[in-house]
Amino acid sequence: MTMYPYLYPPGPKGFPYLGLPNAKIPTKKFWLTHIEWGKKHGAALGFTAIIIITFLLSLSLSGDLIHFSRFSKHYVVINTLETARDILDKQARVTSDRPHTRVDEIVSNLLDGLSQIPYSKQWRKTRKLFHQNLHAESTVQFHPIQTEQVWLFVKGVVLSESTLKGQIATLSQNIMFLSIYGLDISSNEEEMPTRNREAIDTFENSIIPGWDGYKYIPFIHLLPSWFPWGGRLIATIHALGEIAREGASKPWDAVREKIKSDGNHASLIGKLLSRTDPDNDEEIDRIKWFGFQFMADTMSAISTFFLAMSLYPDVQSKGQEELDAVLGKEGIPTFDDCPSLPYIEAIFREVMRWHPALPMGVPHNCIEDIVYDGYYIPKGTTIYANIWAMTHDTSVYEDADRFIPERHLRKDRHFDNINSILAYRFERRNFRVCVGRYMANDTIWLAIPSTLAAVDISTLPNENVEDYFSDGAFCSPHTLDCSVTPQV
Ligand code: HEM
Repeated sequence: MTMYPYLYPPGPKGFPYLGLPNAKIPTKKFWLTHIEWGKKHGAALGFTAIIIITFLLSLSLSGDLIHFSRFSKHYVVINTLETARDILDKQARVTSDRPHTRVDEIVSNLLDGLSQIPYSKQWRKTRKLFHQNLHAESTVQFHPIQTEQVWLFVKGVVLSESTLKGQIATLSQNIMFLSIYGLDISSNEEEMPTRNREAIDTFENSIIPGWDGYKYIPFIHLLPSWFPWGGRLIATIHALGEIAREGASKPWDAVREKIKSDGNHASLIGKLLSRTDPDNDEEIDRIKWFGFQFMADTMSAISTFFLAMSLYPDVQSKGQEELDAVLGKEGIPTFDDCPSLPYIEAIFREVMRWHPALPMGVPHNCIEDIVYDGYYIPKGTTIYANIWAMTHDTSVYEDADRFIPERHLRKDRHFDNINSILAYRFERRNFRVCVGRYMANDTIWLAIPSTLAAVDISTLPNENVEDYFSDGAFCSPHTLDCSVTPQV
């Protein structure tokens, strides 16, 4: 019930009920548009209104929060870390749901993947399963696979005929497929990783703020595919459902087949299955969806590292000098070397800050009305944390658009723990923080010193840097035109 004299946070206004028209929804590098909207609308109220309203309601007009609506559905984007902590962490009990509609039920399988499950008992059980197997101590079990695969990648990167981007994709996917399913894929062009990527690509649009507004039109899920506009969108959702089903089923069937034939339960799924009652359908389904997650992000981060090294050759040299000094010319970096390589750690931290793989994260939904700083955020609003805005906040990061690892180095050589890496969405009480962060961290970190110890990456012009990157919800260099040569 809305009994407040409160206003929605500032933001672009649309038409009654329809809200912002489709054409006004930013779909390319939209995190930048939301920063612009913050500046524009944060100060857009008339001067007198500002004085009166600010005085009466103590509203913040700093552009921290942006609001807009589509088909009566409310969207809020948070542009600052402090506000994100206040709303998404301190009020996590009411802001940890995910958006879900009747349309999403068409792709019900996608809703079974942990990242999309509504905040519920089912989510808690699934999250527990993930946490038990992916927390810091548990992910050590994947070190031998990560070490071997990174080593194979570095050995092959100079000789392989595939593109650098393709090889990085194969590295990320192979680590996931081997660790989770015990399945070896020789190339990212194989059917299983291709299906998985297709599902992620199709899913990408649905996490653009406002893009999914059509889902809130009553009865739209009933439209036949031949119906103009809405029908086509619904048909796309049906197709996504199919792709998701295949993306999860193929490796699942293959791993069960493999276990049947060789009796080897060494993979994570194998271990989980051996501990589970085969008649417990709910638990088996949870395990099935375990593997179908987020390998795209690791690939983005490693690609970003290569691009950064080609744009900032001085950083590349400094990283190599540290490796030579600590490990010697022939040394092969291992996880144990991490504490002795602060500059490498600083490069890793800067990769994660400079171009976070998911610049606007994954949307949350609030399950109750919220009043924040005098603004009204109604129950059911979809809330986005603009991670990009936070990692490019110039009051914290000077020259935020430049790649400067030194900004993370302290005199005492101390680094804040992994929960300070905003790309995974901070954790104080954020129940939805990335559950795969320890595994992702290990893969990305090891790829950095292993590459720098073995090869030189050629330079690319350091101009119009954003043009190197894709525009969609997953931020990654779209091509990597640098060449890689063995060190002499
Ligand atoms: C560079 C690598 C990665 C980045 C930047 C990243 C980032 C994120 C972000 C921003 C979220 C949303 C957090 C929120 O809603 O507040 C998320 C959720 C999630 N991530 Fe990651 N991720 C990465 C790698 C991985 C990997 C390798 C896995 C799997 C092993 C994974 C599994 C998940 C899952 C399951 C969720 C959903 C958690 C939930 O809803 O409870 N992520 N990730």
